[in-house]
Amino acid sequence: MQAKQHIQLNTTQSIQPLLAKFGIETADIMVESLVLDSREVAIHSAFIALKGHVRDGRDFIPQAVSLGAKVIIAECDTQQEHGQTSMREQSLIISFYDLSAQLSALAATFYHFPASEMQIIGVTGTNGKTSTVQLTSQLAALLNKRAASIGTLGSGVISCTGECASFGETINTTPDAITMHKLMAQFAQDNVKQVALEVSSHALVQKRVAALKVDVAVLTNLTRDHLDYHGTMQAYAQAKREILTQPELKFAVLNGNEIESKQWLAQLPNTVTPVVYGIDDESLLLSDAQKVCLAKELEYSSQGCRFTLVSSWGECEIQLSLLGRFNIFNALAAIASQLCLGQALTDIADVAQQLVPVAGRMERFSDEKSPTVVVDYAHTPDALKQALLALRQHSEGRLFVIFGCGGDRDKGKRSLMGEAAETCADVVMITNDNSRSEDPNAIASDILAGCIQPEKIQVELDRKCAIDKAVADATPKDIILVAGKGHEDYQIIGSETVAYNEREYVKQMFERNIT
Ligand SMILES: CC(=O)N[C@H]1[C@@H](OP(=O)(O)OP(=O)(O)OC[C@H]2O[C@@H](n3ccc(=O)[nH]c3=O)[C@H](O)[C@@H]2O)O[C@H](CO)[C@@H](O)[C@@H]1O[C@H](C)C(=O)N[C@@H](C)C(=O)N[C@H](CCC(=O)O)C(=O)O
Repeated sequence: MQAKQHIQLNTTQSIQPLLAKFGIETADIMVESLVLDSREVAIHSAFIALKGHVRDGRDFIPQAVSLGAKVIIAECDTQQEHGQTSMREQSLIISFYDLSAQLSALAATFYHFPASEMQIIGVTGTNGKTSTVQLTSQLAALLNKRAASIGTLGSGVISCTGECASFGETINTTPDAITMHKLMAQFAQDNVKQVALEVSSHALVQKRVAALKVDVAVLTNLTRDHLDYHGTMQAYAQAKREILTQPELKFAVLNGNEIESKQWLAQLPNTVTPVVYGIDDESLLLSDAQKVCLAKELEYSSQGCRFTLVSSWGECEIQLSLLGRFNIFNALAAIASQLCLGQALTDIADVAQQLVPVAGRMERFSDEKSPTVVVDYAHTPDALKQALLALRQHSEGRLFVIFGCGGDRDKGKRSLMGEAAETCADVVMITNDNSRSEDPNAIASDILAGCIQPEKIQVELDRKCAIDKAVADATPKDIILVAGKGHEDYQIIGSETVAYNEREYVKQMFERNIT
């Protein structure tokens, strides 16, 4: 991520016309901002007091008053109270019914509907949201469209190489309704033409994006998650489907290999065009009525993959430098979204090979005369197994894995990771991964306990030495997965946090051409 950009917005305005749109008559008072947290109140802000999940924002009205808020817009419990006003010291308190649900519309109005001139793609699903959003924005940038993204990695303008010129970190994957429209206003002022954003199920339930104009809704997949919040899988699935009610939605880009897409098709408003994407060798939910974006004749190599894209916009060859079947799905969703928004298929085919993954997630480093090295964040037994299974498809030679397990953390996973590595890779090297207060040799022994033939497993506790050794032993046809660190730039040994950037180390190794 690059340095943060500061775009000042001139938002000073009277609350009179703003609240008139919601049926409330008030005095003509100028405010500069809408503020959700009483601790951030300044004299020219309007404090928005909402009933929350944990606390009641109305309990903080006295604090907002003491900080000099000119206006306080407070959620009320009955329709009858809507629009009632009272004064507390210098603060005008205005009751607003159903404020939580209406906040997105209030913020959109306050910021003058900044999303209206931009193309907006909302990506939801259990896994793959971050990568799909990144690939979508990167693809737009490669097609010379100024693009931005909002999600787990923060928010900002995305370059052709996936770098993000940050507009700031966000607390949530999907920001609150006010932050969302403020970001949109900053993007619009910065001449951004397209925004891809992650839309979480929490955000949909809490109506954080209720009034946001979304042109394309993407579903990646649906598996069990967040049941603490939603209660049941049905409620979780239905929360995701709420994105279909976004105002002005035009396209729903659906994973054809995902059974949940069927429910989306059943609930699709007739103004929304379904587009099914997927890999053609699995069952797809296709009918003549839908637009499609399908990968056929898929071939994997250590450099990525190639396939014939058969789509309702035409047919062409696509080369991707991305690894893993899941990344093909993510890229297909990004391509389908761009096709929906009018990009030419031939232009997409010309630039698709330049797409790069999110930093430290199946990130590939290679040259012609060296083995391919892949840096990935996988640090659980299942993630390690999935990463190795994905890479096996790309490997023309042997598959190496270098990994470790954290100290002072779940000891149960150590033997399971040993088992996964031994089962799925040809050459296994155990190394150090945040040993903390534990002896790294003892952690390695715990990992080895899960292996059937521990004598065949190498232990090299210095991560850089382990990578050097694997690169020296491997041939250009081999793939080396270095798992656990991903984008992190430190290693915790004892009580010390030592600088260690695995991506940089591997990148420089290739730049030095020492292999
Ligand atoms: C449970 C939940 O989702 N909470 C979200 C909700 O907060 P809330 O309304 O419950 O806040 P609260 O603490 O009860 O406070 C109520 C009100 O009092 C205000 N307040 C509070 C304290 C104070 O001193 N002064 C004050 O004014 C608060 O600003 C708030 O407006 O609304 C806030 C604004 O939109 C969110 O930031 C907050 O997300 C919390 C931090 C959170 O952890 N959410 C998670 C569960 C979440 O949403 N995760 C998804 C990602 C899921 C995924 O895909 O992995 C996400 O989109 O991030």
